[in-house]
Amino acid sequence: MTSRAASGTAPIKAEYWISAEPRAVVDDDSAENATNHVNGGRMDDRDRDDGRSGPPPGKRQRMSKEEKKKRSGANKGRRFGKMRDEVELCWKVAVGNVCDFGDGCRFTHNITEYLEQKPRDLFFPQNCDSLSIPGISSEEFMEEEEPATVPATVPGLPSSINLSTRCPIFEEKGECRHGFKCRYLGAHVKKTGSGLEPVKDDKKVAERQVEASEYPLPITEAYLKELQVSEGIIKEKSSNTFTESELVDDESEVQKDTPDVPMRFSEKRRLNWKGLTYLAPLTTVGNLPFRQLCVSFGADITCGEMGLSTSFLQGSKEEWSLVRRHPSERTFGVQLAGSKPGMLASTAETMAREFGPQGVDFVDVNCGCPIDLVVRSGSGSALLDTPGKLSKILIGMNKALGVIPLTVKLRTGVKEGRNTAHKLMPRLASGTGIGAMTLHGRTRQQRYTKLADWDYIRECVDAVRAREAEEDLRPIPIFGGGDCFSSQSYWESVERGGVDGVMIGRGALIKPWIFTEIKEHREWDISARERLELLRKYAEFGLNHFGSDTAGLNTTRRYLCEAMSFTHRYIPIGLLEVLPGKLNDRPPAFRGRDDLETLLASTDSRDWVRISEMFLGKVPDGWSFTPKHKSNSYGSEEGQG
Ligand SMILES: Cc1cc2nc3c(=O)[nH]c(=O)nc-3n(C[C@H](O)[C@H](O)[C@H](O)COP(=O)(O)O)c2cc1C
Repeated sequence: MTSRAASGTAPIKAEYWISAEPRAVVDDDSAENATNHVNGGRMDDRDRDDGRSGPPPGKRQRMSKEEKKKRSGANKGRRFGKMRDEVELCWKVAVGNVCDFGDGCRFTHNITEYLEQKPRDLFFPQNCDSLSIPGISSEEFMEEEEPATVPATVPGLPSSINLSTRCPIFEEKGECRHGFKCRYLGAHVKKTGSGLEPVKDDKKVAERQVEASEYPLPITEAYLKELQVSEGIIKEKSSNTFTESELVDDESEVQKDTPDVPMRFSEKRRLNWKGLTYLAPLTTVGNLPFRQLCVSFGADITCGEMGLSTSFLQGSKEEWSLVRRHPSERTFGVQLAGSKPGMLASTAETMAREFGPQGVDFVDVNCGCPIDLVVRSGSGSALLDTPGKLSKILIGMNKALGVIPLTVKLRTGVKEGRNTAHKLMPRLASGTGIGAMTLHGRTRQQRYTKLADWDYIRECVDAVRAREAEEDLRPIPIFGGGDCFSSQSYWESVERGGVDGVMIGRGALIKPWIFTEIKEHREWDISARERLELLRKYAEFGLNHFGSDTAGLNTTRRYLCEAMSFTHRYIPIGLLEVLPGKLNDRPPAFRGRDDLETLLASTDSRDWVRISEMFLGKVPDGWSFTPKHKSNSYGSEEGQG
């Protein structure tokens, strides 16, 4: 089977139509290509100027006409400014410590002055029961009201403090890392004779911190030497760090996979993934709060967003923050992109030491990323065309990881009509010691508007199984991926692809409860209230992760809006003539069964911001959200209809 055009018109019952005109096709390719992390750090590749994945500064390549055209569905130049308090309180003082800079500190140490100008504490709802639903974008938005249960100002306390609020961070961790800067301060402060004192719940306090630092890398060093010997490039090396040129792999493809080094992968932990559900790695949107949400709906395996090995080795805080795991993530992996065996092995070794054997369940190598800048550097889907180099990378990383299993995520090939995975996958299964493989059933060139090729996935699985049988290898889990959007399509794909499971990407972004559907073998006609509760939970998880101070709150709001740029695409199955819904079916403009259902389906990004206000308070002046897809921007044709 070759890929077919995917989109039809969603069969919505006529009574729910507003107009017969189908909505515009949403450009998921541009969503995948936009790698920005919305908190100002990792911006869209086109916006960033740190050269993280592109050519070195000064050598930035111009975008071709074709590339420019490809990106036309995305909003270019999205920039996310940071939100700060008007008067900034010193971080040390905010959490009750002494600041070493004393009077020389550029932030205020005067807590009373800070609290007097601080906006009043926000109220985070425990559930959605008491929330009033804002009208959709055309109506006047109602003034924010605090629930009736919230008492007014307490005499003797600054008016910014609301003692009856709750702080999601304090509730989970027993202390709030933002101290006086928290926008839910009333939940963890008490009045004493002399003023105010932060409160801690000692029982709950637990520290988790990941710090990037330099390590000796003996395994990588030995492996690189072996590689050099095998290729006749013997270099003497005395220090335990590598120079750039030593880490750079010979760009020409060497057909011999590896030097003759003894491999002992038998002591690796084996991955027993049969019957487990797997949430795909998803740049930007697959952040920790989103994964936590999916786990709450039954996702078993989760993987962090793709990180670049070069950035990990440079100790980039942004990159290391990508590999944070929530305690509820039972089987958690991190995904790496890179093109040089030395770099990737070094990163793997650093991670193995940083996390320890139990800290991470697997490390995945990205061999599918289609982003031009990534591919041009030889990483992502470029590795599909350099199997010798890929094998070296995998063997080096596998050694460096010790007992931690290594997995690979691939596409079917690079060029449309030229699938190569049926040759590559058996080769990797036999010679590299990898613990699992995932195959997204599209080529790099293929757009999301065409369906994934599940028959070809089957061909690849059969080829791997045949090789395993021939060489008496223990079978490894193979997952397929592409277009899964319901329990029915999940189980059909498992059958058709002969896979151990299906990795879920956009299906989870649009309907995170898909994991429950899969496990319970049913299609869930989820109510609008239940969907609102899901967004409230996301906001709560977001505050916990990004922070409950002004900056963290706004980052949470951005990611929540980013999440709604997917969740609004869900068409309630109760409105459909034919079940189940399909991922790429375009609905005509429709109304829901109640106002909330209509609001949650709004394509207007202003409505997503309004929904965020239900949980995170009013948007501050100057705050704006620019969605990735032009079609969802304020004033767009689709946004209006
Ligand atoms: C917004 C977005 C971000 C993605 N980010 C990554 C990523 O960081 N790493 C990766 O291997 N694949 C990434 N992918 C690809 C998905 O993991 C998955 O393979 C693909 O979406 C196909 O599955 P689906 O049809 O279920 O969405 C991304 C896809 C999307 C839509």
